[in-house]
Amino acid sequence: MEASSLWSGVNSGIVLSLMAVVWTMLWQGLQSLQLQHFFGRHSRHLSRRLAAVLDPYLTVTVAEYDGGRMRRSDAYKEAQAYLQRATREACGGVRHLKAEPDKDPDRLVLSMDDNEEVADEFKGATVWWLAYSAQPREDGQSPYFWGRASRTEKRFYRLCFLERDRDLILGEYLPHVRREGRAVMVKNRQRKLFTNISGDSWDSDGFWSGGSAWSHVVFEHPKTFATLAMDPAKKKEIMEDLDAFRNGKDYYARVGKAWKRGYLLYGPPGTGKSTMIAAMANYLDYDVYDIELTSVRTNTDLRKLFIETTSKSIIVIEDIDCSLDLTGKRKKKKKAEAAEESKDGEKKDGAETSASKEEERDDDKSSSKVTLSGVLNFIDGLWSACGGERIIVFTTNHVEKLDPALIRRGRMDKHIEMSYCCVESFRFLTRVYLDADDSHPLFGAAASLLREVDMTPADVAENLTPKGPGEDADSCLAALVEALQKAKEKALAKKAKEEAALAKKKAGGKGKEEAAADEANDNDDE
Ligand SMILES: Nc1ncnc2c1ncn2[C@@H]1O[C@H](COP(=O)(O)OP(=O)(O)OP(=O)(O)O)[C@@H](O)[C@H]1O
Ligand SMILES: [Mg+2]
Repeated sequence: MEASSLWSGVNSGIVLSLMAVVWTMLWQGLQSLQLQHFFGRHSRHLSRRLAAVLDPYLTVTVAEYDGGRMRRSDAYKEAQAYLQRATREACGGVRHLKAEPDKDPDRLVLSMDDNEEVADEFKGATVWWLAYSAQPREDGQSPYFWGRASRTEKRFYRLCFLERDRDLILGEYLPHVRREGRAVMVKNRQRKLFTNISGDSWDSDGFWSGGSAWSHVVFEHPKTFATLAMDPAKKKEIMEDLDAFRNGKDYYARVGKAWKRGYLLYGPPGTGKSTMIAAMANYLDYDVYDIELTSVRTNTDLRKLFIETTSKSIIVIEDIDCSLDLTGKRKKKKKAEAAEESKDGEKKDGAETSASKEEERDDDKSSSKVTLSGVLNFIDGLWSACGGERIIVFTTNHVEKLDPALIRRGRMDKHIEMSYCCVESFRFLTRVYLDADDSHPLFGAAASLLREVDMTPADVAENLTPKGPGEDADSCLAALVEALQKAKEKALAKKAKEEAALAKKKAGGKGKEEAAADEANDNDDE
């Protein structure tokens, strides 16, 4: 009995040793097959599941998109930012990481890849975060968004914790995650310049192909109000207006207005409209969303773009008169006129018929494009109130071409004329570009010429820019005076030509009148 128990003891010892050897070999083999990660992760899942048998755990899932995928959820972004830190601290445990460029050009921001899990501690409780994504369904029953199917992966974070920690996690930990996440986002924030010309949001089959409708680069424009030449009083007024907007959250809520403001910047090319937008963005520390309207397919897509913008941003549509087909009304009018004519019994010839077909085709084409009413709703419709703290800027060289509805107050609240270089702006540019002032002997000559001739700040700035090592304030101001003199001569020659043409026209008209009077006299004589 003793011997058999001894033997059984020896045997079980041998079996255990053999199992250990086999396990070690298997483990090393798995390691060499790079499967350790798989087992490592699953053993973690396993241990958590085992723990759950003793004390069940709960889960909270944070989806990347809420509200029917209209907008990335703030909670997801905050959790993502929070987990960047947790991932960095637990880097040894997380084997698959995603890297994005950091503010610091030598560093990368690391976050965990899909199906990775990271543990976090909070007031003695342990929680686990799992990142995962779900593939769209293959049966074509993908969820619909704005009437179109979605093919993109859906991304999630799942938080697991033990039931006994429920109150702590829901009541304290989750708010802590959101707060910390926001702080990380502010710390890592880089201002961005977004564009809608990514073309990868809707694929050729009309499927939502994923990602944002916007793509971006880091916004690094050097222009500030300190280097923008314009009438100082006007500049001050604009800066005060921006301050009032930025600090106006309570005011907008009190009067029941959406927290947004429209600016219309108009004036000839080179007068600083785009420069002003950069200065505004730098002053307010806002992101810029630059909409290329001609790349937006429908009003619905325009709305989607708006919804995906974040607060503290400037939404820009440059050269609005060129991007938008404001001729729709005129075409309709033409068609109505044509219909009227045909009612009157006027027979259309073949050419006219084909012309009207062409118009119809044009109208069909324009029906798939953004319309004026789409833009009006975009700026001032119900959706425009989503979010808040947004500035919308339109620029144009031809303010007179714009539909009054587009630029009425409430849509474009502040109209700013960017005009030719005045003496004040010239004084400013001379100081900034040449570190010179009114006392320079050529300043007076250039200033008096600027009172007579229209020259854009862009042209003045170009003349004041030293082009080589030998150039200084004297040579630059001399070049400017010469350019202004040439511009003056050109303007005088043009004026003389126009006057001559007008005089000729008048003379021609007078000749005709005289001939008509003579003819009448002749008739009377008869
Ligand atoms: N008021 C200004 N102060 C300082 N620089 C200016 C000013 N206006 C124009 N510039 C300079 O001229 C260049 C052209 O200006 P900008 O692109 O802002 O003109 P714009 O009004 O937007 O022209 P466009 O109507 O053709 O788009 C810029 O590089 C800028 O540095
Ligand atoms: Mg411009």
